[in-house]
Amino acid sequence: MTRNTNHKILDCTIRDGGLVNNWDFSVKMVQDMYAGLSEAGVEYMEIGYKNSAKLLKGADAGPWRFLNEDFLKEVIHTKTDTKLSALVDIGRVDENDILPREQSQLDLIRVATYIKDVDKALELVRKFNSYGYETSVNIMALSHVMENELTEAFEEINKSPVDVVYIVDSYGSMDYSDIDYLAAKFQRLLPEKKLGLHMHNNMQLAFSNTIMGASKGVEFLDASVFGMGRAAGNCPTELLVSHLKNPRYEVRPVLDLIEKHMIPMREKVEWGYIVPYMIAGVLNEHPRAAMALRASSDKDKYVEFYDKLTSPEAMPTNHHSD
Ligand SMILES: C[C@H](O)CC(=O)C(=O)O
Repeated sequence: MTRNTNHKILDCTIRDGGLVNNWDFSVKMVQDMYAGLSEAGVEYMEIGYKNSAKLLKGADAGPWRFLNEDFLKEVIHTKTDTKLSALVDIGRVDENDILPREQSQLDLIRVATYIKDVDKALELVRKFNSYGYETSVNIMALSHVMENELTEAFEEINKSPVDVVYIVDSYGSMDYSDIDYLAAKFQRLLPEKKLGLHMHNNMQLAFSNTIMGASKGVEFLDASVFGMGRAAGNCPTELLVSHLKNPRYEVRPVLDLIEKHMIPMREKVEWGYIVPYMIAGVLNEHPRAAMALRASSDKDKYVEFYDKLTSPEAMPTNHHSD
């Protein structure tokens, strides 16, 4: 049981779940999500990506991938206590698309970055901060990052106005001891910054890792309803809301969202703990090969997949948050 009432849950179902269904969520579903998460007491809802369609040539996806302020105002007529966030990728966001915060429905802009691009992420952070937004840098694929790279990045982060720095387990390969170690390291070297955690469930550890971080004082906790997110998905919001024992949280509205929207969605698209994602997590690999396997007729050929991934062939590196 974790009784720290400073925790903030950030539900990223629409953003990370969009990586599963190409952001094909109806307006009604997103409105229900906002109402349900608000009723549940969830502090932030990530309503999509604020990347630019112009910079992602040929990308064909639902509107939650390229959030537009006019559209957002039509979807969310009245804001509640639940703040709205959007994620941007370096090189995919057009800074001219970002309005000053007082003209926007968004409260928080999160910048996804690999360690080598932290300086570019912080440039964006400075701009968004000057527009009045809360900001975060989400350092992806941390399980591949060297200690010295992290230490150098922290020097820059400390000089920046960023509010929250995220530990991101993009490959779902971390366990409680990694979280224990990283939370302590981030707290020691980033004393002025709030911390966040974004976990993937490849090894069925997303919830346990998240509550480990919570018990260490990590404030921002990412989760998604029914765990919907890329590949193995994320820490389930319903578990976190139930576990944190904050009187502000109420699980019933989240159960309602699951019943109404996530069960039918799970009939159409796949996410969650599945052996190929487990294999990718155990091997500390990006899940793209496992995702391709699940989309093929060989989807359950686990041994062949394992043999392929453990052969000396190199895997290409992805430089964006998908
Ligand atoms: C920045 C986000 O937290 C990106 C993400 O979902 C990832 O797993 O990486």
